[in-house]
Amino acid sequence: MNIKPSVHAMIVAAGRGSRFGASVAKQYTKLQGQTLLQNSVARLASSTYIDKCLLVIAVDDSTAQTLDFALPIDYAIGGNERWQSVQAGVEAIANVGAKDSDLVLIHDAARPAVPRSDIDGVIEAAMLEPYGAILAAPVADTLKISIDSNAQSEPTDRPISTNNQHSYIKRTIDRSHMWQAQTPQVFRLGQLQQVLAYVSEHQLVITDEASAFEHLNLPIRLVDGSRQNIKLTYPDDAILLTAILTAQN
Ligand SMILES: Nc1ccn([C@@H]2O[C@H](COP(=O)(O)OP(=O)(O)OP(=O)(O)O)[C@@H](O)[C@H]2O)c(=O)n1
Ligand SMILES: C[C@](O)(CO)[C@H](O)COP(=O)(O)O
Repeated sequence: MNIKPSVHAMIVAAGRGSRFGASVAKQYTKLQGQTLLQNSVARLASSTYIDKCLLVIAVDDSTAQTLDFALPIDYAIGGNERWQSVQAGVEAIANVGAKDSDLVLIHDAARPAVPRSDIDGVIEAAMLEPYGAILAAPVADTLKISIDSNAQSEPTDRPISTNNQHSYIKRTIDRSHMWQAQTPQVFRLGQLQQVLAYVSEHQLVITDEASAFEHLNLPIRLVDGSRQNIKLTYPDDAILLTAILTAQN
């Protein structure tokens, strides 16, 4: 009989939100009457696979524990880089007796509009995979790569600008196999611990956990994700997210 593996959910919320530029960390920006973090926990709570959540918060975070959440919450302290926050969460989950074969779901606090169907879909996909699965959206726009401002191959006929801060197109990239990675990302605990240890040992720079598996050529499944599942990164994103959350209610 196939026994479904346990799913341990974590939300990474230890960032500073520097690109968003608010006076408070962006995970505490209010949308639809509650913070981004509360919204994201509520989304995970909508999945029948998830019945509690580990929040990975900054060492100086004095806000999270004053808030009410839609799930029972445990806490871990994050690191300077996102992957280090994930690693802290993974170790906290491992330390409470989770099995290597259990699934770990990692979600950004900054993605409060992920549909429940996507959460369930990526979990169910990961259950069928040896290593894991992530939500991602196929790229819909034409992609350009820019000329590095220090590159020798800068065009000689580039308009002389008053400053050299402009970017110029180097070429268009074939987008037919390009995806924008999202979260949740779902992996098996033991393997995730191993690949994050590899990242640490080799001082690799990664921006999502799937990248760690890629460094070891381990296959991670792409699960088509909603374009509504945007990440609050820049100020403009707050307008988009408010519209999306309103439309979803
Ligand atoms: N050291 C870090 C960095 C990021 N995150 C979390 O990872 C998610 C996605 O990261 P990002 O959007 O980059 O958030 P910030 O790092 O806060 O933003 P910025 O890079 O603009 O400072 C966020 O929920 C953020 O809180 C984290 O837990 N620990
Ligand atoms: C994990 C992620 O949301 C997938 O797109 C993204 O990599 C987070 O990157 P950030 O620079 O930490 O926002």
